[in-house]
Amino acid sequence: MARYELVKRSVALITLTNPPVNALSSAVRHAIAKSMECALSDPKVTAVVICGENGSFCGGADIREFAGPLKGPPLVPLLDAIEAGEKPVVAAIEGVALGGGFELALVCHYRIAHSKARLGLPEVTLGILPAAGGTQRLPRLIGISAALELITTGRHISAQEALKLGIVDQVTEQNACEVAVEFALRAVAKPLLSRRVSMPCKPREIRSAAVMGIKRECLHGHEQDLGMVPSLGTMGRGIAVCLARVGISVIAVESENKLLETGRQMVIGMLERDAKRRGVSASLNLLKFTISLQDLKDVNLVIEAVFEDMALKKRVFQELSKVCRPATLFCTNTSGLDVDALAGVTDRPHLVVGMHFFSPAHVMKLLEVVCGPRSSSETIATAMSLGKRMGKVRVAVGNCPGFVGNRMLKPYIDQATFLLEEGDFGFAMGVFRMSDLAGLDVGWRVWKESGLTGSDVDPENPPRRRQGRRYCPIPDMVCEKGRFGQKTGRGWYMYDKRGGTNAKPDPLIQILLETYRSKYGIQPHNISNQEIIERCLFALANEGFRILEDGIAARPEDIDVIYLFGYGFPRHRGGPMFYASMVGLERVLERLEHYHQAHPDVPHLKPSPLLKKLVACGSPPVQKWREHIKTMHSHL
Ligand SMILES: CCCCCC/C=C/CC(=O)SCCNC(=O)CCNC(=O)[C@H](O)C(C)(C)COP(=O)(O)OP(=O)(O)OC[C@H]1O[C@@H](n2cnc3c(N)ncnc32)[C@H](O)[C@@H]1OP(=O)(O)O
Repeated sequence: MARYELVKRSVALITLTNPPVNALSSAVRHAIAKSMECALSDPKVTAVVICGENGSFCGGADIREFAGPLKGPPLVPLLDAIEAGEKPVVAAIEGVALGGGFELALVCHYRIAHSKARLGLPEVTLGILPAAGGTQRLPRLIGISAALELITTGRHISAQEALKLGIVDQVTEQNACEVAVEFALRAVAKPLLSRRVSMPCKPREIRSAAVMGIKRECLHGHEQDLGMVPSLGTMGRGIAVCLARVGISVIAVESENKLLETGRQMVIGMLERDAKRRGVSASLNLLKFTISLQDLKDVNLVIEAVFEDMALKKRVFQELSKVCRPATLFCTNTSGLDVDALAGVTDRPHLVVGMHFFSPAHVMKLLEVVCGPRSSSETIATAMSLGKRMGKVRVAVGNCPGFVGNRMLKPYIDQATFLLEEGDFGFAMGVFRMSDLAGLDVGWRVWKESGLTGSDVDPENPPRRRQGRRYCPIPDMVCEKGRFGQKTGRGWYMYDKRGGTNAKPDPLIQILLETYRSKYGIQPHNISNQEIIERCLFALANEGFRILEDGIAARPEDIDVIYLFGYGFPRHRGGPMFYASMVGLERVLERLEHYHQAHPDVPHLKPSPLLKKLVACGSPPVQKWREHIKTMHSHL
């Protein structure tokens, strides 16, 4: 009822042999149990592959036994034991994996499917529900709504759909069993914890953390000697305070004694004020300040908060890989850089995750936890749990430039800038105040890096167009004058001093605009409040739809949480996605089509396919949108 053999000298191959579809008869269950015992106890065996004879994995319960009394070993403990085993088990799925057969595949640590295979839980069609763990494991693997749909319809899905949903790890045109054996050999050294679908991934307990920052001014120094330049900047200070006030020991890294003392005083001052406000004593004994990276050798976790520069961050991570214990988690506080590229320079890509704090980090509630493709479930769970302990509102997001919040900001700011170019300066200035607060140089640097502006770009050839689309150079012109926002006392507005918050309109900006418009022959016209709101907010929501399509956010509610807690979106509007649904998706679509027709060189105004699809499906409420999204990120 199951054949057991050793292949490639170290892989136990268990072949179910119960024609015609290798259903789980009592004899088959018995044979699987025996074979697994052999495989797990034999020191020669390093991995296991389970497959079915004659091109069929397993058709589920053996319907020929339905009439008689239940006999043989129960299935659930057998499946639990396979999943809990310490050797990787790979399911090689050819033909069908249905009902109990699918549940058998779900307890394997990896699943390889032949391109013609079909998978499903057809129990409802027999008037029963999956009862061997499928109702628990499948939602954990692919999310509740997708799992519910499969469980309640009993629908068979193709191997390709299973791959998209994250049920199988690989689809092959070749012999699935042979592919699975090779796969199993490669899986031998990999950790199994995150592959056990039923076991919720436990976050690690973090007792000690290090926070390291590097000031921009130290960039040049850093090129010679990393150990000499770390410096506790604004973000680093805020993060250190967040950690210490919830009882985590913190080592804050500085570059030199003078900076160390300044940073120390600032962090202690912040903690003391915070403790006074909360009527508790400040946990100063948890803090250690150092200029030596060697002091980080025993910490559980490092939060790197250096200047937003990929090359610099890479060097920091390379250095940390040498200093820290192999199990130490590495978190990067970045507002949009590629977390996976950073993971790639370390000796532990699965232990690297993004933690995007918002400034000031000890005040702002939002934390984007950025899941790289190689971040392990345990790493993500630890970052989420640490964020919770720090009192943050956490949202797990995918890895793409700008993640969710800042990626959506681009079309929003673009629209505001185009409106500035086209029309009257007197409209609501939320975007420009915010940019002044965040620092105009941040976006300027990103645009330079992406080749949109800079000394290599000819601004007149063609004017006001870059990379095939409309471009407004006014923000560059503001930056070129050294106006970086509040921190320089000048930006889109003028402030009474550097770092001041009292924004006043600046006649110089008005002159700059007038000169610019006359140079390019732009006739300013009045722009209605409605157009301003529609172009800015609908472009923002439109990018949100694209983010959902790309699987960068798991649900529209996550995008709304990010905008409410990180970007000051008005609470009573519920967030950009909820706002779009309140306005009415048909209306949003119709207005975006209208504006895109008027501005065909602005791709962000082109309605996203998901928005069109939702409208075509009758504009379902926000909580139903997920059902219309094909791509699901299995991590989120
Ligand atoms: C402690 C108790 C253990 C419980 C185990 C856990 C419980 C789980 C619950 C379930 O698994 S419920 C789901 C049970 N499985 C099914 O409902 C699948 C039903 N079968 C099909 O959908 C189709 O047969 C198929 C597998 C998709 C193949 O379709 P195809 O059109 O290619 O061929 P058929 O002519 O339909 O079938 C060929 C042949 O196979 C026999 N057969 C199919 N399924 C089973 C089965 N589960 N058990 C035994 N035999 C099965 C079918 O009767 C045909 O046989 P025949 O002799 O050629 O007529």
